[in-house]
Amino acid sequence: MDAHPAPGRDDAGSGGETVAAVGEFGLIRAVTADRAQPAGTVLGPGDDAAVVAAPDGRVVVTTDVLVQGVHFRLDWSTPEQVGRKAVAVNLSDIAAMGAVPTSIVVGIGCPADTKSALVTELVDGISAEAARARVGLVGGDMVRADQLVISVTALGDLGGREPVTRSGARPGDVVAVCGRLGWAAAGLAVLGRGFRSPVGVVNAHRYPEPPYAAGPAAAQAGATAMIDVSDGLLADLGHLAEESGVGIDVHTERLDVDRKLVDVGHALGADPLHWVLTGGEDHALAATFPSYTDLPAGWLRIGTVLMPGTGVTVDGEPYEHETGWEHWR
Ligand SMILES: Nc1ncnc2c1ncn2[C@@H]1O[C@H](COP(=O)(O)OP(=O)(O)O)[C@@H](O)[C@H]1O
Ligand SMILES: Cc1ncc(C[n+]2csc(CCOP(=O)(O)OP(=O)(O)O)c2C)c(N)n1
Ligand SMILES: [Mg+2]
Ligand SMILES: [Mg+2]
Ligand SMILES: [Mg+2]
Repeated sequence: MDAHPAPGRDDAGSGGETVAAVGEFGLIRAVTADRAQPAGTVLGPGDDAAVVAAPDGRVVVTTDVLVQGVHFRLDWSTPEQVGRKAVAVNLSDIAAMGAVPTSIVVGIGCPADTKSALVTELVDGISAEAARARVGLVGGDMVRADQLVISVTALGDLGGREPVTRSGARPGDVVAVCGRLGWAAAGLAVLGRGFRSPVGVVNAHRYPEPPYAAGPAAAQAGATAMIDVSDGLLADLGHLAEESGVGIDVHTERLDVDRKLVDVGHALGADPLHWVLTGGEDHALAATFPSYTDLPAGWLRIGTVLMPGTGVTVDGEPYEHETGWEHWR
């Protein structure tokens, strides 16, 4: 593991115009110019509010806030990567309801001496992830703040299906996941020790690549409950178990502990299985299905739904460590 120079910068002080020099409305013009809107956008950025189509008659809506120093560091991630992450974490919540994301609005707060290029790069990342998911960036807000803050609100479409909530798991269901687990936590551990590689896990911290399409696919296949893994598998299954009034047992022999995580764990003296069980921010989807279900492509069975009162266990035993991220702890 080499201590390569950071790709991100902490460059509030060097080169280029500041947001204060460009001005609030100049900056808004700069980030909204020439951005194509996908079908379904009736009125995009530039008025007091946007107007979007709601073909289903119901709209799924979610919001997540990212704060500099809490969710990202600008010496660890580029502004473009932070923008990408801010969108991905929200689209993941839409997917976890079984819905398809349709549009986002984006609030940005930053200090007066922030380079305007940092904000335009941030919005480039936001736009790139939105475009990848065919989601419209239909509006937002720009304000002064003591540190960089990005608040994204995402809208989604259920396509006529019922939402898949956290509360529908039933004893006897299987627990399955789709997507990576433990990678972002491994990347965070690497960065926290002052290293910049292996880039696979470090990039997993910088921006998740959630399996958006797996959410609607799980809904279609009859998922009884679903959640995205933002805080940690055990913590988030804990939310699902509590809302459903059930217990859950996770079978560790079914979890994919990638070779890369094993190598990084070995190098750092850390347990890779702990990252898989409790690391958040990869935004895998976790869902429960009736036991007779043929799981959709990419979903792997990792556990079983039990009777109420058993909590979330790992191979039948309580987990004796932290189960995931919790703010203010
Ligand atoms: N400030 C708030 N006001 C109202 N509801 C909130 C607030 N913060 C969180 N919630 C709700 O609590 C639930 C759990 O929040 P959170 O853990 O942030 O969800 P997620 O991990 O899926 O992003 C969500 O339904 C969210 O909308
Ligand atoms: C600089 C830095 N330190 C620590 C973390 C680890 N971290 C911050 S927030 C978080 C959990 C997810 O964030 P949250 O705001 O709880 O998202 P939500 O669950 O609401 O979707 C984790 C693992 C990080 N991403 N960056
Ligand atoms: Mg949230
Ligand atoms: Mg969530
Ligand atoms: Mg959380």
